[in-house]
Amino acid sequence: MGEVDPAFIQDPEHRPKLSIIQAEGIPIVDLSPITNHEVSDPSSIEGLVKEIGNACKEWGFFQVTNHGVPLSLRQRIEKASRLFFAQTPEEKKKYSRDESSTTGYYDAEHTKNVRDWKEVFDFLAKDPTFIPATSDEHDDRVTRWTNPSPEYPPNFSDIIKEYIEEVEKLSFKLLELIALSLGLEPKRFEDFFVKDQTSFIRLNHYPPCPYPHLALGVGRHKDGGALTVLAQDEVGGLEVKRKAYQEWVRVKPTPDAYIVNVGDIIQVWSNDAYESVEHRVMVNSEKERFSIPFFFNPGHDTEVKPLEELTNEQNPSKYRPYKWGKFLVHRKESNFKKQNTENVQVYHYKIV
Ligand SMILES: O=C(O)CCC(=O)C(=O)O
Ligand SMILES: [Fe+2]
Repeated sequence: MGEVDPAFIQDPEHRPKLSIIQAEGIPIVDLSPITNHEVSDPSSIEGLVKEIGNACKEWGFFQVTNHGVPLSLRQRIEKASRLFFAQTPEEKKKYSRDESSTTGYYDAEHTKNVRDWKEVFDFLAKDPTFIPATSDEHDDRVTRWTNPSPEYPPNFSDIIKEYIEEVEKLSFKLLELIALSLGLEPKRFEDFFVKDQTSFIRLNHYPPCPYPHLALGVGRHKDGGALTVLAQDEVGGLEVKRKAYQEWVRVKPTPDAYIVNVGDIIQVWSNDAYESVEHRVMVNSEKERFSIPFFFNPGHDTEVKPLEELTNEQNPSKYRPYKWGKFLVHRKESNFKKQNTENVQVYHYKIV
């Protein structure tokens, strides 16, 4: 990725500023009240639920500590990720993602039709994962996505699976807290995920970039799924569009914390009470960076629409229902190549 390729160059209005505003303000939520036990009595965690609700409303982003994911496991997956990406391009490309199998290695992802300065390795939480064969609404065929199994580094797949198990547990807990913060039953969202969830983990590697003022590691975007639970290393580079001022602020790395953000699906379920917030990743001319997002996504046939409990005559539904699987397949198609149009966004389903 050393060549100055115009595919990476952002339009001037989307180029990063090299002077950084640190987001000291991103809430840090201590999850110790719920770590290692079930939430049986919601009144005992009222304070925590309020904190989560405020963070979702004001930022759409927060960090969590005392989250229950063992640090040793995180260190193992981070090490495995470094070893995997340190291989030659030929080795990595043996496990390449393509249009029929969207898991595995890929180094040419586009966001908003500009190429990202990164390479990724995607791995499904459930193998196989069922998914619509095409994004065509009238096509009912379903296909299966499966995971690759690289031989190097040793035990790569097992480490990833073990990590997913833990981060998935955390994601279910976060969903309960978010449900409670919206005045819903804690398990209100669970059924969407227990059958056929389409969650996946992504290992991101952002190599040093000789023109960090022109390119981005990931261009501005909103996460399309329900919730993202992200581990970033100590280098930093993630920037969040601060809702109140519409300016980009850097999320300062906090050791052993996870960054959580509300995705488009929670925005729709909550009928805009919580919004999915735009974010992007800056690259660095000296340091490489690694991050590991877990995209927590419901089953492909989930019909996404504002929840009945959160809509009424005064607050009518703001979205037409859409099928999550079709949305996901549409997004994946646009990741592969530069297109002339914008890819699918939830506002396309907005009732105006
Ligand atoms: O690397 C990061 O910090 C964030 C990556 C991200 O936003 C994404 O992959 O959707
Ligand atoms: Fe993202």
